[in-house]
Amino acid sequence: MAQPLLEARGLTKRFGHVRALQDADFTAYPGEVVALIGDNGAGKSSLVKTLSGTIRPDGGQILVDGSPVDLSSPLDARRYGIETVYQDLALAPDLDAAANLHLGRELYRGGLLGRLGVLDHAAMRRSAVTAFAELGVDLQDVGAPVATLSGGQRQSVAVARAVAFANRIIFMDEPTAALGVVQRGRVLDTVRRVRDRGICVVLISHNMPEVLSVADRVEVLRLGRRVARFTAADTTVEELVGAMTGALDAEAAEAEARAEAARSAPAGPGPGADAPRKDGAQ
Ligand SMILES: Nc1ncnc2c1ncn2[C@@H]1O[C@H](COP(=O)(O)OP(=O)(O)OP(=O)(O)O)[C@@H](O)[C@H]1O
Repeated sequence: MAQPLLEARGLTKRFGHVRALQDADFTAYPGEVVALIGDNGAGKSSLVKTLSGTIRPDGGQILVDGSPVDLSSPLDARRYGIETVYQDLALAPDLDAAANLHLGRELYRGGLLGRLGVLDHAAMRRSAVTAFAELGVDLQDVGAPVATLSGGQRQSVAVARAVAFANRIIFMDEPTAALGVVQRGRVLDTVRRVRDRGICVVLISHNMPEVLSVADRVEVLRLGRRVARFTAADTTVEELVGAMTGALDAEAAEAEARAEAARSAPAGPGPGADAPRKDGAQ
């Protein structure tokens, strides 16, 4: 496989007595959708915040393109092409979609004598129209306040904002939470289009069918640690849930215990008599 774009190795993070991350690993490759799943409190948000420069880990390493990096702020993460779309979206409801797209990164017309120019609304609208068109986001009026848009459209604006500035990797924390079926489908289409542009999308989701429909790979966190990795095409909802809850481990441990009991059982009639013997004798 290609060189990982972003890697977490042995990350730890404590909040008081709570160990949110315990030796957590994570790997993301270019041009893939990788789902990060886990039960409530498994450490998904803590991992994402660590990898997007919002919180600092207590220990472990973060690598970009194989080299260790220090992400001490979201700005640092942005310098590496890492963007995050949070659950609460952080959009300004009274501003229009174009202004939201450029929030914090406004375009100005040149001022005189080196002074800061004035906001270039026309340029921001043009760039917004292009950005939305590229993602297939259907907005009739980029000049309407985002408060008047539907949930799915707002979500798409937030995604487009991240995509406009992320050139390498986007974390999306529950991007379809609280959306209707149609809107959900649109956001997932956007995720696929972003992936097809060569950008890695890290999708945090509790919705397993959705994970399997859009992700290429799945990484599973439990109790602050990565416990399993799957290729989406080769797994099932049951398997994912089993890894999240630990049931798979329990099953594997039980099978191992049964095999061990069979191996150590004395030969001859009895409960262990049917088990295949190591030496092949029947
Ligand atoms: N700022 C914080 N202060 C104290 N404890 C925290 C903080 N952030 C996270 N935790 C704790 O760390 C653990 C992991 O939380 P985290 O939010 O990372 O999990 P999660 O997998 O994102 O959960 P969910 O799916 O419920 O959002 C939890 O026990 C949580 O209570």
